[in-house]
Amino acid sequence: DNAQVLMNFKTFLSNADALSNWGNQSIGVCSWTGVLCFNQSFHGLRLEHMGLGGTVDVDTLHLLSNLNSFSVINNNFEGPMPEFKKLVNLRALFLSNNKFSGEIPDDAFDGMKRLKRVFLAENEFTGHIPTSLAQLPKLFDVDIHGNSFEGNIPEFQQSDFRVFNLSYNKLEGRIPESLSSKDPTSFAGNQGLCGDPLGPCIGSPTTPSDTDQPPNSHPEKENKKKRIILTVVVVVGVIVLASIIALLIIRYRRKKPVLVKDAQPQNVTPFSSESKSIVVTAESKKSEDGGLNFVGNQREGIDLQDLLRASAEVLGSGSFGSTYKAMLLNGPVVVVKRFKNMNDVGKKEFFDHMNRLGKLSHPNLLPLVAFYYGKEEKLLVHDFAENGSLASHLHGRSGVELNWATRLKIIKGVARGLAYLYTEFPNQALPHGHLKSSNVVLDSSFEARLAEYGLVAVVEKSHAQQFMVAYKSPEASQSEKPSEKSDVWCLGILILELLTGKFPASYLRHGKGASEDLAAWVNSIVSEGWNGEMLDKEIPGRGSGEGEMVKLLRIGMGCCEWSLESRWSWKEAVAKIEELKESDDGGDGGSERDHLYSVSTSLDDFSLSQSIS
Ligand SMILES: Nc1ncnc2c1ncn2[C@@H]1O[C@H](COP(=O)(O)OP(=O)(O)OP(=O)(O)O)[C@@H](O)[C@H]1O
Repeated sequence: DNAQVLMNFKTFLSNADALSNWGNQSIGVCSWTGVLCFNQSFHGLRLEHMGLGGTVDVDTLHLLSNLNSFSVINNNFEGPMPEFKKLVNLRALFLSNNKFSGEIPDDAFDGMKRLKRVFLAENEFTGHIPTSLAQLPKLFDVDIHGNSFEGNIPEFQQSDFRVFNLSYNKLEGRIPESLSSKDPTSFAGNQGLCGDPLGPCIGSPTTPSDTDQPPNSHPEKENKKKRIILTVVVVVGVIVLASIIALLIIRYRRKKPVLVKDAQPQNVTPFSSESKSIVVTAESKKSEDGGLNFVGNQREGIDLQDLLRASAEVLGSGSFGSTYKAMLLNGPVVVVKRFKNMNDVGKKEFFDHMNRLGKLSHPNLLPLVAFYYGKEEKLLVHDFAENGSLASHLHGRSGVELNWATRLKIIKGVARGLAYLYTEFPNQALPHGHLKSSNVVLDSSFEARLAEYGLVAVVEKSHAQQFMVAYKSPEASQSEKPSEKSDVWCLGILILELLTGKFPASYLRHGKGASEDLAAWVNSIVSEGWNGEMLDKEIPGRGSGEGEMVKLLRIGMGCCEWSLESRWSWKEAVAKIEELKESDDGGDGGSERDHLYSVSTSLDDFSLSQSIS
């Protein structure tokens, strides 16, 4: 059993004082330090910042049932990287900030088909980036910065990453074409690299041949010097920036509540919901801007001062600003979201709109609890959803793999929430406007709740165009006005994401090209074939419901029809989603899939013609 295996694993560790409660049967394995469980079943180890050393004994780890995530960030492990490839079910591996060293064998990640997140940063690894790492089919986050990896960057099988950081190594040669649109900072501090997104290769002293030959390497000292200069520039920059921010805060303090947050970059640490604490402070209720306004059902027990004094965590930063989870001493946990780009509307208009949103009430909508109106900044207060966002579950950040029944329940919830919005806002062009997997949050029973709905009317137009997802639909990117059907497009993307486990990376990229990316993403899914092959193989319970999953896939495609005429209406999409069942009913002679195809041939679908053939 896992308890015994973990105890054995511990015997290979040195300096394991932090794990003193391991072995205590009365509290159960799930309460042991660093053990990750979901619904009382084990799924990972998170042994971070514990001063651990000794051996990570993979042969013992191999005996753990259900080890999805393994982290030993910031400890004192040294020597070669353990042979993790024995752990074929691993989805996330975090080894950053240790002293692991030496070359990683080229086949070190072979067969790890489920591995999505690899963090090897700030160790002492040398040699080439292993080809098997680049070939991981599900790789989604890769951070190997701050090592001494050398040679050319291999071709990565994936090109859509959430985290991609190869900086501060000794890599050289031309950056592969597939990585040319990455942020240049992903490659910083590698003297020998060239090509997009860094400078051109031609004529440079480090012109790469397409061989593995190192170019004329710069002397080590020179590199060090440059790094020091860069660090000094960055540090001075940060100090100047911090001073400006401090001045601004002092200036604004008398006017409105101030959220003082730790300047930690987001999305670089695993398990980001446990970001550093922040303190929410406020000058007083007497703010000129009028303090918090409660809408809908007044929450008894929530007092402005309590809320503003509550300690809070950063949940993340989105396209509008940061989002915090605030824990009141004697009250519920709430989420506070800052919006900076809502300055086109007047105060009255804003109040009216918020009061309208506050009146909405549906089990699949995240209710608006309160709002704050400041001239430059607005705050919206919502209930906290215990199970985080759908995005975090679909893309491996939670370590929990949602089964088909739960995915179905979630998409039905999304459909019902949308239907409610359309019914309540019949005159609005975009009743939701920003539907995406990080804006679908899940409550304690995994019921979906839509977040960030109905905001198009109060968001600055240019900001909406650049950042809100509905504006990335094909019609909106061709300068037509987005409409209800743009929301349907987003519903389609969400369905495809839910079923394939693929991440529409262009949500993260903004501005020109983002919508084209999203459309290309849909195409790439279609081109994989219309035979259920593109369904996420890891969905537990997939077998009994595969026919139904293909039906949902078909609905997703209907919602992602290119032209507005052939794209489904929200009513059609919602009705079809409501018809879905948990398991296939066996059909009436022909297979479920045959039946599906015959239903769908009536639709003029660019994708379908390929897919049926
Ligand atoms: N009420 C909530 N309960 C739990 N988690 C939440 C809640 N609201 C937001 N989150 C989570 O907090 C994180 C940050 O949210 P935020 O809205 O700032 O970013 P985003 O959704 O990624 O981007 P955008 O601003 O474009 O919507 C996301 O992972 C989101 O799912």
